[in-house]
Amino acid sequence: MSSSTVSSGNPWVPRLASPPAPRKSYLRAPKKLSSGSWPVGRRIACACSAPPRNWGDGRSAFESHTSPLSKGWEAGTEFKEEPKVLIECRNVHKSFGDKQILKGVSFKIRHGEAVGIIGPSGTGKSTILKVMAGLLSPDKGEVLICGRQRHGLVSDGEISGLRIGLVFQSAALFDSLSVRENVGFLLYENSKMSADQISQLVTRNLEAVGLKGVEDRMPSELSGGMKKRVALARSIIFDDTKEVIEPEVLLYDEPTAGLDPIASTVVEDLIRSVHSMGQDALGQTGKIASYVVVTHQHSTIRRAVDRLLFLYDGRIVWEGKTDEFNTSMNPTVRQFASGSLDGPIKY
Ligand SMILES: Nc1ncnc2c1ncn2[C@@H]1O[C@H](COP(=O)(O)OP(=O)(O)OP(=O)(O)O)[C@@H](O)[C@H]1O
Repeated sequence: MSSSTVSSGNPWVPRLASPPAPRKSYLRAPKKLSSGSWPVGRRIACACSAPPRNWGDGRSAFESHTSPLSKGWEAGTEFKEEPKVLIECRNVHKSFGDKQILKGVSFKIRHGEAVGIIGPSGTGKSTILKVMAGLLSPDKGEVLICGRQRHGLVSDGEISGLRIGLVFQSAALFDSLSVRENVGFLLYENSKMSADQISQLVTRNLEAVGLKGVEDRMPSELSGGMKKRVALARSIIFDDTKEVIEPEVLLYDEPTAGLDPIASTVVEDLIRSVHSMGQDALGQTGKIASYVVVTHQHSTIRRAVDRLLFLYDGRIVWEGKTDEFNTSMNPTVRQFASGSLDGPIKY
């Protein structure tokens, strides 16, 4: 992603080109970002009250395939109240130069959902995550945060009420900062919490992702799987001394890429455990309201998500429950699931 696409007015917003030098003496200035990316996208706000609407032609193709949640809403049996729509993309278009990547993408992420976005390489999965996070603005179409349209990038206007975190494909830790400093970075920079309070919170969040006693290690002393867990701990940390804590949606870009099968399972289970439907390693209910995972890994699809959006040729071409994926008769899905060279997907 081009660093120029991200502005830096809001302290919660990733500043990819030149991340902020830590101002406090206990933080050594990061020499460079290990991946060239700033870790976590942030803080969007809203009243979280707008009911979802039917949007005629803009309606997602997925709405005809129903997840357990949507079935409940439609039949009125499983849920009395429809879960709030936290993020909605309506007819989103995005081009890079003359390359049209997103050609009218529409979907909703509701409170409590665990959604996967899958599709062939280069089809725009990371791009749509960045659009949702407010790091890229759509050329056409709308992104609604809790029913309110976001204009431009997340930093351009403050909409309060929902935090959105983006966990990049690489862990994107600061090489020159310790694990404690990495995990607590945003709080050291942007909260009124004392260093001791932050340190305790860091320890708690590391324990929640199953990591104990690594606070003083440097990223270079961690395995790839541990780095991803540290990144996860960083993405779920927030100032819990505040009176009002907004719900958070986490967006994971290929969280298990490059991990061995067992390390993948650990990360997949962690993603579940920090969700509001799960329990973390400390036995506490997870704090993440909803999450979206971009992945190519079958195990991640099976273990970490309930509903899938299939992105191909700039559009959502299929939506369904995870267990419907392997039995779908949709030719694009069948080809993708089987890895066949024959079918509508051309390489
Ligand atoms: N900032 C950018 N400038 C120019 N082109 C870009 C930019 N970001 C993405 N692209 C292009 O947009 C296309 C979609 O990229 P994206 O990373 O969203 O795909 P993806 O589906 O996540 O791919 P993969 O599964 O391989 O990670 C690619 O052709 C990529 O080169």
